[in-house]
Formats: sequence, C-alpha cells, structure tokens
Amino acid sequence: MATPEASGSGEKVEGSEPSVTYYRLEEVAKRNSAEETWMVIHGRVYDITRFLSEHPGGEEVLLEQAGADATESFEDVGHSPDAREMLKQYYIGDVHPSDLKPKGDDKFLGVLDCPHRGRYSYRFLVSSLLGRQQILLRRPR
Ligand code: HEM
Repeated sequence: MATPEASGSGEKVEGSEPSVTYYRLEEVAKRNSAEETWMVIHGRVYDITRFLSEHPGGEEVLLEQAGADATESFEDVGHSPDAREMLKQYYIGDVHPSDLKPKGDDKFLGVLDCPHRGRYSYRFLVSSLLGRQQILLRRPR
C-alpha cells in the first residue's frame, strides 16, 4: 500500500481526499521537457504538454517553468479568469502533503486582511505590494 513516504508516480495518501492523486515534487521535476511538461500552480499539478503550442503567452515561458512551481510567474502575469478556468483540463493531481510544508526561512512580516476575492489572488496583490518578500495571510474571521 502506498504511504506518504513512498515515492513513485502518483499515489493515494491515507486520510486524504480519496479521489486525489498526490505527486512528490521530485516526480514533477522530472517532467521538465517539451516531451512531457508538468508544473505546479497553487499546490496543484498540471500536465500541460498538449497546451504548450496553444499558450497565448508562448511555449518558451512555460518551458522555463517546466517541472517547477510556476505559481509566482503565473500570478505575476495576472492571468484572466478564463486562463484559470483552462487550468482544470490539465489538472492531474495535488502536490504531496509532505512537500507542502512551509519553508523554515519564511519571514513573518505581518497579517493582511484582504477583501478582494475576485480576479486576482492574494498572492498577486501581495507580490505587487511587497515585491518578493513573503507575508503570512489570514482570512478575516
Ligand atoms: C497551464 C498554465 C497556464 C495557462 C492555462 C495559461 C493561459 C494563458 C492565457 C489564456 C493567456 C491569455 C491572456 C489571459 O487570458 O490571461 C495567457 C497569456 C500569457 N501567459 Fe499564460 N498560462 C499558463 C501559464 C503561464 C506561465 C507559467 C507563465 C509565465 C511563466 C505564463 C505567461 C503568460 C504571458 C507572458 C502571457 C501573455 C500576456 C499578455 O500578452 O498580456 N503563462 N496565458
């Protein structure tokens, strides 16, 4: 039976959403070419191989992020709701919970209550405000 520690291509994690396949980041990192292109956006894994030639922003920028976490680049562009909707068709699973642990070097800068839930994600707004610095966000109670 697969465990969260096991490596390999896609697995189920006990106690997690049963229909979700989880991928380790090292697994995603191997799919870094035009033959097989995976990327992570907001903790989700996408196989965008067949989308490369269709991307309005070009193939090049996607290949630069191939096998990696492209969340920041994706948000920095300010993709439209249509673009976000398109993501669904390339979704193959989630990043394994063990690879989602926050990095120890994250710096706490403060708490931001962000009322905007529309087109732009929290991360986009924060990166506009603070450049590349990190800030912890808390939903208003
Ligand atoms: C699978 C993930 C992605 C999807 C589905 C996607 C989709 C799209 C779509 C539909 C557009 C047209 C404009 C819009 O509707 O927002 C677009 C434009 C663009 N995308 Fe992406 N994109 C993805 C990932 C990325 C990544 C990772 C980058 C950067 C590394 C990127 C960079 C750009 C750029 C530079 C444009 C052109 C913006 C402009 O000309 O105004 N995209 N993308």
